[in-house]
Amino acid sequence: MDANIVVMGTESVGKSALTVRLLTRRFIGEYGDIESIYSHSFMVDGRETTLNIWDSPCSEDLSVETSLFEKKVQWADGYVLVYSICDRASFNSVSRLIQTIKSTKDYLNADKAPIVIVGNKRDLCHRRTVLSEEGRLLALNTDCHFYEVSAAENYHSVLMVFHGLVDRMKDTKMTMKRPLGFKGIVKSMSAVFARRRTDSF
Ligand SMILES: Nc1nc2c(ncn2[C@@H]2O[C@H](COP(=O)(O)OP(=O)(O)OP(=O)(O)O)[C@@H](O)[C@H]2O)c(=O)[nH]1
Repeated sequence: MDANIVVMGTESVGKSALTVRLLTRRFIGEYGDIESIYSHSFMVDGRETTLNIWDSPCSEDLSVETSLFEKKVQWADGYVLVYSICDRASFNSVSRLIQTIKSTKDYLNADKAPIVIVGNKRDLCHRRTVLSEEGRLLALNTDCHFYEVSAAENYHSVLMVFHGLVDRMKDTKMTMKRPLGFKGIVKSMSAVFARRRTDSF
């Protein structure tokens, strides 16, 4: 199986930390904000599964990024939406993001794709501002899955997030429909960055 996963969430919630943890089993602390697509293969139930993971920096400014957002939605077979348990605004943002993804999917008439909500930074529970129950309730109300993890402390819980998503993608019988190839995505990303550079003059 080959599947595309987009990781989204506001700034500094740990999107790169989660992705890098999955890919390398390590937590390196600082990650920069480079937009990247990674490929990662592993065995699930005796079958090789390749995940293409798009780690994208915060992009709530949909007025500027609408077309890139739509491309992500078309490309994705599944979503990992991350917030920090110490940052309520990031949780609210995930809630809005779910609605935006769902309405964009409807508008584009795209196939259903599972969403996993991840409350990260569980190790910082003394600074917690979002209760586990709130995450669980949001997932229940929006037909998503929910996990709380610490990318800093634990590889296994991060692995469970991505395994859970793969299981759900199998359940919804996602096919390998892919309107944009890898090259198309890289091209569209370059177009956005080129436009940003031009805008700054
Ligand atoms: N304590 C703790 N810190 C974490 C955890 N995950 C990430 N961090 C820290 O949070 C900060 C942001 O992590 P990133 O992975 O860069 O976050 P991001 O969401 O990719 O950030 P942007 O790319 O800027 O949107 C870094 O200083 C990480 O070390 C975690 O589970 N626990």
